Amino acid sequence: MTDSTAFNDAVTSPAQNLLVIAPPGCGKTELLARRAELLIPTLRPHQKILALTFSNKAKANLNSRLVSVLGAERKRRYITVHNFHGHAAEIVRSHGLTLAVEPGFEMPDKRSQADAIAPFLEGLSEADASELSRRIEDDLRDAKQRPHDDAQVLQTLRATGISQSQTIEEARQAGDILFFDDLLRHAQRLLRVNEIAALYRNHYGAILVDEFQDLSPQQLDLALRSSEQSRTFVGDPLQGIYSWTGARPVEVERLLRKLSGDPLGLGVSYRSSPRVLDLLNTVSVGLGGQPLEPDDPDAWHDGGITSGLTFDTGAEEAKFIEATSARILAKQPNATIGVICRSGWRRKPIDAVFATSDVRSTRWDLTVDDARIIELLNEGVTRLGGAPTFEALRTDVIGRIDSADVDTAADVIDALEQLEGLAEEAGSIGAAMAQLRILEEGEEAIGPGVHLLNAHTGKGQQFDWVFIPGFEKGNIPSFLAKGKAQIEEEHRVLLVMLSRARHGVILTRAKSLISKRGNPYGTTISPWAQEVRPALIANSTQLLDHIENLTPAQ
Ligand SMILES: Nc1ncnc2c1ncn2[C@@H]1O[C@H](COP(=O)(O)OP(=O)(O)OP(=O)(O)O)[C@@H](O)[C@H]1O
Repeated sequence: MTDSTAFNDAVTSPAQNLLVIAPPGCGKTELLARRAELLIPTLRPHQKILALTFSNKAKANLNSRLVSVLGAERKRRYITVHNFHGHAAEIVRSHGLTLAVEPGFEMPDKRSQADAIAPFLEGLSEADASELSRRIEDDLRDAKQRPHDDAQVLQTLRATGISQSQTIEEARQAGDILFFDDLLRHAQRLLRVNEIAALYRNHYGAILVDEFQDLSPQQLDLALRSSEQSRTFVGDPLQGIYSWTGARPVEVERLLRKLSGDPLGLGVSYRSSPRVLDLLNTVSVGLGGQPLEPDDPDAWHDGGITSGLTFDTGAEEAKFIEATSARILAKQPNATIGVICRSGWRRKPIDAVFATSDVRSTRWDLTVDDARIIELLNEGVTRLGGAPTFEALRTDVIGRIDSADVDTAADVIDALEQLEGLAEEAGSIGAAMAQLRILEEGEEAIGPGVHLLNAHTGKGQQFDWVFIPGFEKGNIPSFLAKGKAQIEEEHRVLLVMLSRARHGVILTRAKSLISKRGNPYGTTISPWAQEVRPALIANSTQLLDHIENLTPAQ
């Protein structure tokens, strides 16, 4: 069977519960969009399809695929795309009163819980603060992974948590505040009320779930209870890199296999060139995966390219990435280039070079790509006299959003968070607002030019070229990873970064970096250097020759 047959079989499968497991670039997200098209005629009047993703970036990616397959009008009419927190928030807003949760609750953001933890970290060393913070987060998450009410959560914390976790939870309950995990827990409880579950099951005639390996069993439960006519789950356990947020890929896969039977597989990459796949295969086979074949090996100049380069300093590495990006863009003005770093701290010298460069670049941590959200923020700033505090801006803008529109509220909160970081660097909210990039209607989420991002945000995305700087021990794998399971997850992070590339991948490292205190220190190459070395084919001269010979369409 050719793989296009496998792909079409998966798209058209009549299974009520369909599980598709496939490596990167084999068309899993595409499959969801095409399956949506086939499912629309099966919907009863007024039914919609619920498409669930894990993160906001993944939501934007699936949204744009759905628009390209269905057109904007049909997409809007028939599909609701939510991330899990958005979906949970909608359920809690609409039905929370059943459980005595007031519908006017303030939408939690990533900071709500962190702010409650912060006072307990004061005066501790960085290492102790990070360990305590992690312990509290684990306690709170573990106590809220089930459909428990507030009293049961406290009971669990008293039995298993440290005293700080109990105090934080007691204060949260007394103050009627919700954290992210409370949304999921309450939504789960609400969907256990038959009448409420029936409303969702009637409303959603099908459910599509991307990246199932990122789900916790709780999120899976929410998905399953939200729709039952037709359910499609796609994912890749080898791309499971979110265990620190509660994802349980092995358990979720086991539950899905029980529900759906054997999964369908796809084995051809529609994304990457032969050279990129050779490199990817060395890593994925090491992780227990199947080697991938390219769909059209002859479509790529020289079959694509891979390179591994070492620089004396982080500054030289950053300059090289900038200069090489400029050369690529001179040859191929429409090329998309991802500079994907394992961690934010390692990207600093690179961000600094691009901040003053003529090469068009976008920092994803600063990108609010929804014109509507930027407009809401701009209106808020104007209303508040041009120089508001963040708290005032937040209260003003969120207060004006329809309380049922949880996605907009979530997007605004994300945007404000980015704006705050940016304002610290830019000097004021006004200066920060000026740097936010507005995507025009119809503009691709990933436009031509350089994109500066971290590994986890790159999940599910793709670029013509990918640079992976910082191929050093302590960064790849991260120095925070301890023990076998965490190191294995870091190995999967490397696979995710490499597999974002279409045409070429360039791994780089610096022999010396500058510490926070401003002192140079030596680095050691990543322990996975031996594994990837045979598949890194070009030195810097060969790489530059390859770029020189590119034509605009390649
Ligand atoms: N059947 C197909 N025919 C042609 N191109 C396809 C097909 N399926 C997917 N593609 C293209 O291949 C690329 C990768 O597809 P997609 O992002 O859906 O893969 P994926 O399996 O979801 O990858 P990842 O696991 O990395 O998120 C996209 O550019 C997509 O448009």
